Amino acid sequence: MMSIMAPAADKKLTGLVAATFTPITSEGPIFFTFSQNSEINLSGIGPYIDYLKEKQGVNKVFVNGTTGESMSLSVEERKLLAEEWCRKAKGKMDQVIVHVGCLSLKDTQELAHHAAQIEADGIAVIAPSFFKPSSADVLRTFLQEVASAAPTLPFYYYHVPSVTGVNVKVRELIEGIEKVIPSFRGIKFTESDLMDLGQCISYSPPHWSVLYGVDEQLLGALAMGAHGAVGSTYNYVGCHVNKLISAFETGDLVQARTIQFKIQELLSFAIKLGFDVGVNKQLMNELSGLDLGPPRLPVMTCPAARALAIKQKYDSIFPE
Ligand SMILES: CC(=O)N[C@@H]([C@@H](O)[C@H](O)[C@H](O)CO)[C@@H](O)CC(=O)C(=O)O
Repeated sequence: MMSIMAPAADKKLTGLVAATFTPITSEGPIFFTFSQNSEINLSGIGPYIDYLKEKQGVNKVFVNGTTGESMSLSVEERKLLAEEWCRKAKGKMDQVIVHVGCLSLKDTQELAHHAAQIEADGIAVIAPSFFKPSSADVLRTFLQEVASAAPTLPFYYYHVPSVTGVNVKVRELIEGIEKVIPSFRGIKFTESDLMDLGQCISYSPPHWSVLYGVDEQLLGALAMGAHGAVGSTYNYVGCHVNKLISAFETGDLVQARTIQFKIQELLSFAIKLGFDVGVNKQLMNELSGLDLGPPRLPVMTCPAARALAIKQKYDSIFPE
């Protein structure tokens, strides 16, 4: 374990952030489309960081999120993973944000406290989704309780209603939030509601970050003023999306749209074939050459032919 409770660097989170997959062992019998033996594989993290940096130009990671199958991992596994990401990222990645949301407030607080101990650069929290908060006020109080377990860490609300079923408007949630969560630093906004996104951005003080999480329409969010993006596809299209962001920043909208349209073409092809975390993970294995293993049940392993078909589409859209 690393040194305890050093104050975290409070650096504004901007640009491209990869929502990482969790390396899982692929040994053991694999029957049909699911693995019987599913253990986290910490040795996969070092090479993964080198790949993101060198091949994708991505220097920020969001670990143990949706893509990382956090809700299918035990609290102990999540601690081991967060610790290894922070350890291996030192000197290589600019920021490691650890998602700590769980169904239980106690588990969430434990992971938040742990993230502070291992010197993560920030924490993010989704809304609990079995017993759901009944209003923005209740959700704010839940987040406040979590933040109090790691008061020195930059805190981000992770809005992903397609997964949690919690449809609270984020603009309503963040009203006066810094008074109760002084460490509040922004939102990871994974929803297509550009009106709510825009209202969040116009309300945000300069030291907050609003990061967009629907990769297929990032350009719309950048036009609305998003400060960056967190997404699964930045694991393998990060190098192209970095160019999209640069083109947007220099006012070259034609180039920015060209790249966004290519990503839309890839994702609409993948979505037609069935695109979930299992397919996404296998596509990442194919495109990166890393062995991140299969997903964990209940997510099913992707049939090899499906990932290969998406990879071929990728190769035709983004020829070397
Ligand atoms: C619902 C969902 O998983 N959305 C993805 C997107 O990157 C998504 O895979 C992409 O836009 C393709 O639809 C991310 O926002 C998730 C994410 O950042 C995370 O893994 O925590």
